[in-house]
Amino acid sequence: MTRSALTTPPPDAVLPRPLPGGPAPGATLGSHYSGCFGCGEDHPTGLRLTAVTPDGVTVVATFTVGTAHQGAPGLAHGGVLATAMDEVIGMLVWLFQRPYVTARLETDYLAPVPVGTVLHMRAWCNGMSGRKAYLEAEGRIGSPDGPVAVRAAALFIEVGMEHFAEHGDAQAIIDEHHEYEVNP
Ligand SMILES: CCCCCCCCCCCCCC(=O)SCCNC(=O)CCNC(=O)[C@H](O)C(C)(C)COP(=O)(O)OP(=O)(O)OC[C@H]1O[C@@H](n2cnc3c(N)ncnc32)[C@H](O)[C@@H]1OP(=O)(O)O
Repeated sequence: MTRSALTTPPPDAVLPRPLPGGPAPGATLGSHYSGCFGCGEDHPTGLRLTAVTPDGVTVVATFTVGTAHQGAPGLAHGGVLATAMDEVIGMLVWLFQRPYVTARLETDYLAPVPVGTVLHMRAWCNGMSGRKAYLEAEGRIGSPDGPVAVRAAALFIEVGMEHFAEHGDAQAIIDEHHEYEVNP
């Protein structure tokens, strides 16, 4: 991955460990919001990604590229692929059990991704430092061992639920996840 200093963990970064009460190895990770373009089951045209953590520290998901996702004829749009990578990286938030948002997303496109491809994505954390999480993902064509078509590195920043209350609709998230409160 060609990544900038902004998505490279500093020397003091630490790797997260599975938290008590966190998703067990093999657990399916749900949608954080039913209306999310990336993972929401109620979104009419979204990607509807679902993910699994095989080991409690990484996340895997598949994305089948359809005709609605084209850029060039017959090929996936790079922005759609970046969205899928952002979403699978965002699924790591379930392992951290705290809300984070994407501050920076860097993407390498290594091979075209034809319509009909099943992209096998995997995301992991390279380190955490304060509110910053240094995250990475790869997308492979056809199988978990297939050729890498997309790589992404991201800086996610931890926010409080007030971030969503101030700028969006935190209540919509709380209504779906009763474990989170805006003013605990
Ligand atoms: C489990 C919970 C579920 C609940 C819901 C979960 C939802 C999950 C949704 C997932 C959906 C999928 C994902 C999505 O789609 S998330 C949606 C897309 N992302 C956003 O909308 C985020 C928009 N940005 C912001 O809101 C603010 O800028 C944030 C909150 C990120 C920081 O503003 P804040 O005022 O809070 O903090 P700060 O400005 O003091 O910065 C703090 C530190 O970070 C450094 N920095 C900041 N930006 C950058 C940057 N671009 N590159 C490099 N560094 C950056 C900064 O220099 C500073 O460093 P330092 O000086 O401390 O060293």
